[in-house]
Order: sequence, then C-alpha cells, then structure tokens
Amino acid sequence: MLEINELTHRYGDQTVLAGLNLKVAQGELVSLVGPSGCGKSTLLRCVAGLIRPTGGQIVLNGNPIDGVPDDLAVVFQDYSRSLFPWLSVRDNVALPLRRKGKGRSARRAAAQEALESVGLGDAGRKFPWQLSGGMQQRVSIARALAYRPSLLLMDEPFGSVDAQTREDLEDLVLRVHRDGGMTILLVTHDIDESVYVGDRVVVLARNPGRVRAELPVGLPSARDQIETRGLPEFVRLRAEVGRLVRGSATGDGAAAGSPAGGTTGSLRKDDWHD
Ligand SMILES: Nc1ncnc2c1ncn2[C@@H]1O[C@H](COP(=O)(O)OP(=O)(O)OP(=O)(O)O)[C@@H](O)[C@H]1O
Repeated sequence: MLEINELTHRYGDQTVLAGLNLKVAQGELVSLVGPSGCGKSTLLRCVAGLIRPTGGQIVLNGNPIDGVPDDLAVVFQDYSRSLFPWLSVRDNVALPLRRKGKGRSARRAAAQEALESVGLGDAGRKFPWQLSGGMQQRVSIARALAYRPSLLLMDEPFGSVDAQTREDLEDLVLRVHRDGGMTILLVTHDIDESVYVGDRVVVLARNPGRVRAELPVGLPSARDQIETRGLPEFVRLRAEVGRLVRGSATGDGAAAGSPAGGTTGSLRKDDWHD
C-alpha cells in the first residue's frame, strides 16, 4: 500500500535521506526508530506530502505522492499546536471530514463515535485547553480515526505525556489498529515502545539516512503491558533494536502541523464550527 523508492532529501547542502527504500503492507503497523537526526520526521513529512523530497518516489495505493494525499492522517507529538483552541473538541474532530464531503449530521456522528472509541464520549462540548495533555492527544487520535484514512502517520505521538498515559495510548493505538485494520507508520524514540506496538520495527541509520534493518516482531497480537514485556522474544528484540540504533548513531555498519487529513483549505472563521 505504501512504497518508498530511493528517497533522497537534502536541506541545503545537508543530505538527510539518501536512497531510502521501504514497503509497508496493507494493515501493517510499522515502528520507525533510529538515532536522533537520522531523518525519521523528514521521512514522515515526505510521506505526508508536507515537504517535497529532492529525489526518489513515494507511492500510496498506486498513486505517486505529490502534495498532501486525501487518504492520510497525521498525529504529531505536539497536540497543543495541532488542535484548534477556539473550536470545541467535537468540532476539532469533525473538521477534516469536510474534505470527504460529509454532511453536518454525518460529521457530528462520526466525531462522536471516534471520541467514544478513545474514551472521550462526554468531552465533545469542551475546548482542548480544558483537557489534560493525554486527553488532548486522545482528541488528536480521535480526529485521525474519524477521518478513516488508509494510512495513519504518527510522529512521536506519546512523547509529551506521562508514563502511565503513554502506556494507555499505546494500548489504544493497538486496539484501533486491530479493530480497524488501519495501516500505521509510527515514529518513536522509545525502543521498548517500537517493539511493543509494532508488527515490524524498521531501524534507520544516520549518514547516510536509509534503512539499516527491518525486524519482524514475532509476538502474539494480543499484547499486555506487563506480560508482553516479560516475554523472551520481547527482551531479545529490544536488545537487538537497541544495538542497531546505537550502531546507526556511530555510523557502525552502515523522519505544527496540519490537522488530520491534511490542510484545512480556505475556511472562513464562521465556517469552522459544526
Ligand atoms: N526544515 C529544516 N531545515 C533544515 N534542516 C532541517 C530541517 N528539518 C530537519 N532538519 C535537519 O535534518 C536532520 C534530520 O532531522 P529530522 O527531524 O528528520 O530527524 P529525526 O530523526 O526525526 O530527529 P529526532 O529523532 O531528533 O526527532 C537534522 O540534522 C535536522 O537538523
């Protein structure tokens, strides 16, 4: 469903991605890890159509990406900048659905359903700033879910919440992935998390930025924060990914966004509310 071929990206004379190849299958959850600065966010932004790569090609569902694809949603780490503070929680979730041509009542119903699926069914009338950080990130995830993208991109989505909330959100993503069969590409700095949520862990190398290793995660699909992390396969994979990331950092052996669904177009202020 997603094919990245010989992707290259330069900022000025700094080459960040250099001939990166990656394929993601329909319904797969791929964790993307790598040393700081190896280009994980750059890769995600190229896939989201937010920056135009200097070389190579990205194909989503058979269509080369050239601009923000309609069929994609992004969840960023910084939820405080990706939610609109002047819109209610429900309006934030419903807004991108306009791109799908849905009527007002269908947008409201889809927003409510998505909010319920992340445990925020009662929060629709509140404003984002009335919620905790973890709840705001749930709203961002609900917005992405309501949009029903064929591909969900997540850039360090749990990087700004406390440890307990982080575990809850990891389990939430696993549940929506399992229930909805969504294809997900998730960037994380946390090696344990990459193994815990992933069907596959892809390790990027720095200088040059390309795929260093791909490790299938042979864990049971039903995961549990305590039991799964104690399994020998989990411990083995965590150590292997950790070694690969450190090796990638030393060069040994060798990615405010826009809301889900892309840009909001040219809405006037009065047009925002549902
Ligand atoms: N807009 C930009 N202009 C110039 N250089 C940039 C820009 N964005 C990123 N870079 C540089 O490109 C390199 C890769 O950055 P990127 O954010 O993609 O890496 P990353 O792997 O996501 O890093 P981290 O794990 O620290 O978040 C870094 O050296 C960064 O300074």
